Amino acid sequence: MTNAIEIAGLRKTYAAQGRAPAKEALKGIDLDIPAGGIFGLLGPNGAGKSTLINIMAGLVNKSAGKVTIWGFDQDVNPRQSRAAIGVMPQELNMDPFFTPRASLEVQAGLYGVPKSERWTDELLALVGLTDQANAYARNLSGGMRRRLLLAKALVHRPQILVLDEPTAGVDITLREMLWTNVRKLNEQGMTIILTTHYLEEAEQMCDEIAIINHGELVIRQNTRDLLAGKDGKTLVLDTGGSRDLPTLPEGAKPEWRADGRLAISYPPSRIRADQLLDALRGAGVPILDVASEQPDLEDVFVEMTRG
Ligand SMILES: Nc1ncnc2c1ncn2[C@@H]1O[C@H](COP(=O)(O)OP(=O)(O)OP(=O)(O)O)[C@@H](O)[C@H]1O
Repeated sequence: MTNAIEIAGLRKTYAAQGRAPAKEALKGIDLDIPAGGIFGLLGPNGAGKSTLINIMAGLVNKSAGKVTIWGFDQDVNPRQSRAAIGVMPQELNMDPFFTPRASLEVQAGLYGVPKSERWTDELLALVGLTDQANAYARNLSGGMRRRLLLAKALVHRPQILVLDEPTAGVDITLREMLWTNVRKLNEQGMTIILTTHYLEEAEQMCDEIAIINHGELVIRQNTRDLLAGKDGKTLVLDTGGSRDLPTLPEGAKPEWRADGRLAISYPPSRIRADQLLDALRGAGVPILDVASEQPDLEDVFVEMTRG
């Protein structure tokens, strides 16, 4: 299996409702997601990420296009394609009278997992809910509910795990625990697809990233190449209060930051850092401290989703 998911010409238009006009949420998406990696799906609010995920998971009907999950065409083999994917949703609503153990058993039943193949205890241990296995869901903290949602997504041992904003509003401990679990599952061979608003997190976690905006795919690239493709770096200098600048090599853009430091952005393909430092030193500008800043995913994201 080379691609976990293949999407071609995918369109979704939500029908008009009352006074709300019809909404074209996906405008022809072509996207292949390779098996075995951690793939990040990013985009501003309303870009269409949840729609895309929900179509993959078989929860929302597409308007046009072809979606293949783990080699199964959704329209031809809906059951198999649904069985290959597990989704940890954003919303936390769950039945307050179910215990985590019961929730997992019910979910396994829904997926037709035979009793002998269930791994309820292992799942509870995996997400750290062994001690709460028999507590009512209404007594679980927000963090525990989220962990239960992750376990629920895994009852049928899907090949693909989709996480929709898994760390939105969760504390640092839970976030680290979630990522440890996700990495472990990925190392065991599970393909991971996630959406997140935390770009730093996406940068650290994802091998590949796709950005969608207004229902269209704007870029999809290996994370490293995505960042390396940005020809911009910044030197940040403490000039000890001196504000007289010499002429800098063409292409360099100096700017004074609020903290009084001088930030010079420049294209490293054309200008070397030592040329900038030589120009400053040659003009007698004191350099008390110097730091270098690389472009990050946030820069790429802002550029790709502008307008
Ligand atoms: N059930 C629905 N009926 C009508 N319009 C919808 C429905 N669901 C989503 N939309 C609209 O489709 C567009 C894409 O929404 P979607 O939830 O997929 O975006 P998103 O990228 O997941 O955003 P967010 O990050 O806010 O979750 C939005 O304009 C949204 O208002």
